[in-house]
Amino acid sequence: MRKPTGAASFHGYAGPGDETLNATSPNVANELREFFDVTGHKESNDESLFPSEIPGFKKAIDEFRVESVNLADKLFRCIALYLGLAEDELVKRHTHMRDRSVPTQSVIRSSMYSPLKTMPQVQIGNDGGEIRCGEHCDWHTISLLFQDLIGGLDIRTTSGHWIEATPIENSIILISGDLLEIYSGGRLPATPHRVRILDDTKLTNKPRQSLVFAPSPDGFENVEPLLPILGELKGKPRSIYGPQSYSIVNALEWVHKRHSAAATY
Ligand SMILES: O=C(O)CCC(=O)C(=O)O
Ligand SMILES: [Fe+2]
Repeated sequence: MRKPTGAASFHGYAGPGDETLNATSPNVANELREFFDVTGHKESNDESLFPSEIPGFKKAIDEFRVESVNLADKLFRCIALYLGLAEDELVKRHTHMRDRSVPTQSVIRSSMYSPLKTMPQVQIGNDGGEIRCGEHCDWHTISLLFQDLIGGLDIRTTSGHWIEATPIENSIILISGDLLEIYSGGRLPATPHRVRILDDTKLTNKPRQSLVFAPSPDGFENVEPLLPILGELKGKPRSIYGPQSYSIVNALEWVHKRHSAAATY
């Protein structure tokens, strides 16, 4: 089920080192996670494209999707109201969440970070050039991130400081992605995050798992600011990860471009 080289669809498995999200540090040798992406309505309905070694995986993902879509729907409404937009302004750009025949680059990503003791080549403490997941912004509209209690996730604040997103049981982290930053004209900047190798070997010698639901707009939607771009941002580079301006990007092309840039397979 490994992702095929140069895949047009990014559905499937990728192993440690197959994806490099860290755009800023060429010194990072390897990102140590493996993950399974569930993308596209055709792929995600085809049982043969799911790992047969894990019985019930597709069923669990399907159930997870229903709950996640309900939550994303509510969040999109809240965010739109917060921005002073009509309540359905974001929901109507993500109709595929309810109508699974509409193409999109939305993804469910299940990540597994193996215990470091099973990787003897890794130098714990981030000084070996390895990291669990490199610094990046998500390239979708929002991400709902479910992490276990192991820890290591850091978030970079707008003032540039890294803070730990210490796991809180039964909580979900809401991450603003590249496309929400554009939609909101810079009011909700995309949030850089990473997963570090912790110094505590008791924790890094346990597996860590996370699950992300990241809705992207309907396939052929052009994404543009729904509000005037914040004055101080006009004409400035938007972020080191995302597009270099707030100009219109096509949702499909955008996610594809970022995905292809990160994939080393
Ligand atoms: O594993 C995590 O907590 C973060 C995963 C992540 O950032 C991603 O998949 O985009
Ligand atoms: Fe992420």
